[in-house]
Amino acid sequence: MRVGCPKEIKNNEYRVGLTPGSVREYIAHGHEVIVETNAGVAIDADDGVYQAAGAKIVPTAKDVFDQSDMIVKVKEPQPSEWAMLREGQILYTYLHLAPDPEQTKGLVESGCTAVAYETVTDDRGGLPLLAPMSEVAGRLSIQAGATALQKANGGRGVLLGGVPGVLPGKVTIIGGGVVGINAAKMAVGLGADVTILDRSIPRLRQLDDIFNGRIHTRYSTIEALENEVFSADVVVGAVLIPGAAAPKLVTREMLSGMKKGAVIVDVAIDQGGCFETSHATTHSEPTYEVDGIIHYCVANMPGAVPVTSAHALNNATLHYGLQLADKGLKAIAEDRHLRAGLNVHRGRITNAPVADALGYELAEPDAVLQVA
Ligand SMILES: NC(=O)C1=CN([C@@H]2O[C@H](COP(=O)(O)OP(=O)(O)OC[C@H]3O[C@@H](n4cnc5c(N)ncnc54)[C@H](O)[C@@H]3O)[C@@H](O)[C@H]2O)C=CC1
Ligand SMILES: CC(=O)C(=O)O
Ligand SMILES: [Mg+2]
Repeated sequence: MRVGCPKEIKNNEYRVGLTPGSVREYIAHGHEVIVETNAGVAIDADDGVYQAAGAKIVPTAKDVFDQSDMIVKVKEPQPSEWAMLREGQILYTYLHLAPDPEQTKGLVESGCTAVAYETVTDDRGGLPLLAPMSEVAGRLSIQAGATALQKANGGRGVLLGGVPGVLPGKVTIIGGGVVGINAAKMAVGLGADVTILDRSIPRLRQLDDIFNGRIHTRYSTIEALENEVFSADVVVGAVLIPGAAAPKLVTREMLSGMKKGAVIVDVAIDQGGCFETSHATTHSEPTYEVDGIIHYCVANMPGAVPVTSAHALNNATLHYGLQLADKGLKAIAEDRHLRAGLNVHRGRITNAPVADALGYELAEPDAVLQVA
């Protein structure tokens, strides 16, 4: 198969869909790899490094899209990219379609087959292609929150770790999954007072065991959420209902109960965000203020640390990427975890939460794939 990797074009997105190491693996499987010039410069991999790995370098994204049977990216296609996709072409990347009707329409109209990293599953009930970026974003969320909390940045002026004789700042994390636990590790490391809320009691038990008394856990009811949000200096939004738009757990009205200059870091913004007042921001303008509360809502947080995150992402995406390149649609038909990743196929929506959120009729993957 001809496998293509364009340069990412989302605001301050420096990751790349294929590292040179991944290129070598595709070449070893007998595939051709086409990479846009300078796609990997931000991870210290110039065109020469890609050529040495076996890739062909082309000057434009259009060349990549025109010449490839499968496109491997990082972020959801932008309008100029979905216009270049075509029927029969496989797109393998993050999509986050539920809160994004325009992109969804673009993909449906393109006729392409789109596999979303964030809905591929594993045997343990996890999301293996989302997890590494959730690890990165969770860890970054505390850096981002601590920075926004500084007075000169509009925040309350609290040092999360405190100092001897002065209490630490308080971090509330809503959702104790991969983002939540990684945020907690960083916040605990800084010396903050940390509380995690979740709806899963087994998950709360696990967190309690892991942190061994160093954090507080709380079952997420409206009352518990209000208490913990109102008393926080930094609130991290880290909930997920796979594929679906994030539930709006913190309303605008609730902001009035928060401390002025407190910070919200809505990591779940890529699924629409779990604060009513959130809207997606970019690394060039990451924060804005509503009712005295600083909002940080960057939808591609790991893009800021591409040297770490491009490799972590490729470690997770390579296995299924090779399956797709080796077997095409048959790979999706054969593997239920990859099938869970199928969101769009030849103009039909094949993921139930996306179909529900955007009012499309659901087409079951098994029914539409019809692989001989
Ligand atoms: N902004 C960015 O750059 C990035 C955003 N993300 C996003 O972060 C979000 C979280 O991802 P993960 O941690 O990997 O998901 P996860 O599935 O590991 O964890 C989500 C947690 O939320 C909990 N939850 C669900 N509903 C809840 C409720 N009503 N109250 C409290 N907890 C609730 C679940 O029980 C689960 O423990 C996702 O939307 C993901 O796409 C991930 C990476 C980068
Ligand atoms: C998960 C995601 O949206 C990201 O890594 O940018
Ligand atoms: Mg997005």
